[in-house]
Amino acid sequence: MASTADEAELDVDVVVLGAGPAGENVAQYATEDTELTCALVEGELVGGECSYYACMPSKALLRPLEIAATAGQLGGLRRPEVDVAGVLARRDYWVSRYDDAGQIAWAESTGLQVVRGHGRLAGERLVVVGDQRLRARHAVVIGTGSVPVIPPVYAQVSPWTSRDATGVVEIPQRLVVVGGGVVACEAATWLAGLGSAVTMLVRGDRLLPGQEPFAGEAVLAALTAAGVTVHRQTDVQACRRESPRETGLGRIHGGPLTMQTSAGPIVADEILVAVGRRPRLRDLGLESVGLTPDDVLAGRLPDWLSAVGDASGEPALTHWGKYRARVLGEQIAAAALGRAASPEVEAPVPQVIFTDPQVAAVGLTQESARSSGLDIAIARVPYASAAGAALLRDEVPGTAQLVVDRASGAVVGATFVGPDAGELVHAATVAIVTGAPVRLLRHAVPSYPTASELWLRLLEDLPRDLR
Ligand SMILES: Cc1cc2nc3c(=O)[nH]c(=O)nc-3n(C[C@H](O)[C@H](O)[C@H](O)COP(=O)(O)OP(=O)(O)OC[C@H]3O[C@@H](n4cnc5c(N)ncnc54)[C@H](O)[C@@H]3O)c2cc1C
Ligand SMILES: NC(=O)c1ccc[n+]([C@@H]2O[C@H](COP(=O)([O-])OP(=O)(O)OC[C@H]3O[C@@H](n4cnc5c(N)ncnc54)[C@H](O)[C@@H]3O)[C@@H](O)[C@H]2O)c1
Repeated sequence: MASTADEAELDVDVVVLGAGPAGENVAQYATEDTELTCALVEGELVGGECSYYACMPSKALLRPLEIAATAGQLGGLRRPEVDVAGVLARRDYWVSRYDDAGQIAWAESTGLQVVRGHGRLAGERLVVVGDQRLRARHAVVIGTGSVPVIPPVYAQVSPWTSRDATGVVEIPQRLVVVGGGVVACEAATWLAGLGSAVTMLVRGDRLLPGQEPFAGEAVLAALTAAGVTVHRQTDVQACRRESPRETGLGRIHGGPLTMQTSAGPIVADEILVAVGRRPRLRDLGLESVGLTPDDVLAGRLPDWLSAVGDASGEPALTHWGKYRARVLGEQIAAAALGRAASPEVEAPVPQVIFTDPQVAAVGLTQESARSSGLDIAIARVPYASAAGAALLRDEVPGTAQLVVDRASGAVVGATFVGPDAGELVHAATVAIVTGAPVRLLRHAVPSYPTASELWLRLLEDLPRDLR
């Protein structure tokens, strides 16, 4: 029977620092179906950033707005009115009103010992949490997540971070969003949908720079059509605010802001800084075992210590952190019990960006495939070229693309931009992991009329010698 552990000295097999999705999964996979014990240390809420401040609230906010936009583009329906209070209430439901009782119950049901408080290494296999000392017989795992980067120009204005954007309570009339990445594009989508006049200040010349250029172009066109002003190649030289103050999550943090930018002066009621995140590795006691944050990111760790999830510097995505945590958990259990661990597989990283249109991608982009030396063929078709995809809305923007390695004839990358694109990408992930040549994929018949028929159009678009 598990407990919320409060003994001054606790000996367990595994100690996991951070109970986000990665920490939870490593703890579960290191112990399930064994007698091994694990202490899961959490300084805030069990469930981590993802459950309360990131994935869950952002997708809870975006979904009603996406449905409203879809309804507005289907003959026979009128665009529904957005009930802002109702949308925020839906978000509150999905974050369990910032109460982790449900996650604690899950941890207890799987036999984990939850320790509340900030954990620090204090020596080999030793973690301290306040006055408590936790000794790990086998392994310590760092699953402490990441924190937003705030450049110095915004340090004194108490800007919103993604936590405020997902936890929004007061809708800013005029909102500036700094950044052109995933958080910036998703947050601009939901805050414009909730009524803010949004201005995006983007340093580079395109949105979503890690994706295929056509993805950023489609999202730029959609945000602009939704009334968002996007200034590209724009730097902020100065940012001032009247009486900045901490007013609480999702509330406006002081008086109006004035910004000097390369696109001219801008005045706003709130500013969201979304320019990336860094692994949370400070204040972890790494120095007590002769290590630095760089050692963690380079994987220069003793055999009893590992990092997983955002803290490891790997792609900062919940599903990726959970996958790596399942692999690591099994390895920890195998080492502790003297069993052989399953061999590792080189898996591709999928991602869905919940803008409207959605962007869903896995594996290599054209550019990354070429720079890794592959000889590739590209198939690219309009998203509306399959009847099932065209039926989703009256106007269906977007593009579908496969990147195929000519040598093996297998898919190495895929990008889908369009309504419900997130539901198409897993087929591409399966194709990449199995390495099935596109010649064989011809026999995977998609149902008519579904958006999956885009696979037919894509295969037909490949050179004949490949299909
Ligand atoms: C706005 C936003 C939206 C996102 N949407 C998506 C999405 O749709 N899909 C997706 O795949 N990814 C999404 N992400 C990324 C996703 O949130 C992260 O990749 C994921 O949360 C990482 O999980 P983790 O377990 O590594 O870390 P976290 O979820 O950050 O959890 C780490 C936990 O460790 C705790 N902790 C830290 N230090 C200590 C310590 N010293 N002692 C004890 N506890 C500690 C923290 O309190 C936290 O609870 C989003 C991110 C943001 C910012
Ligand atoms: N749906 C999802 O999968 C999802 C949603 C949200 C966040 N996330 C993950 O969370 C992580 C963080 O997201 P993010 O959007 O903060 O980071 P990001 O790295 O995706 O984007 C940051 C952007 O800010 C720009 N930038 C960097 N420094 C800047 C500066 N000083 N001034 C102006 N612009 C600057 C970068 O060029 C980049 O375009 C990402 O890894 C992302 O994948 C995933």
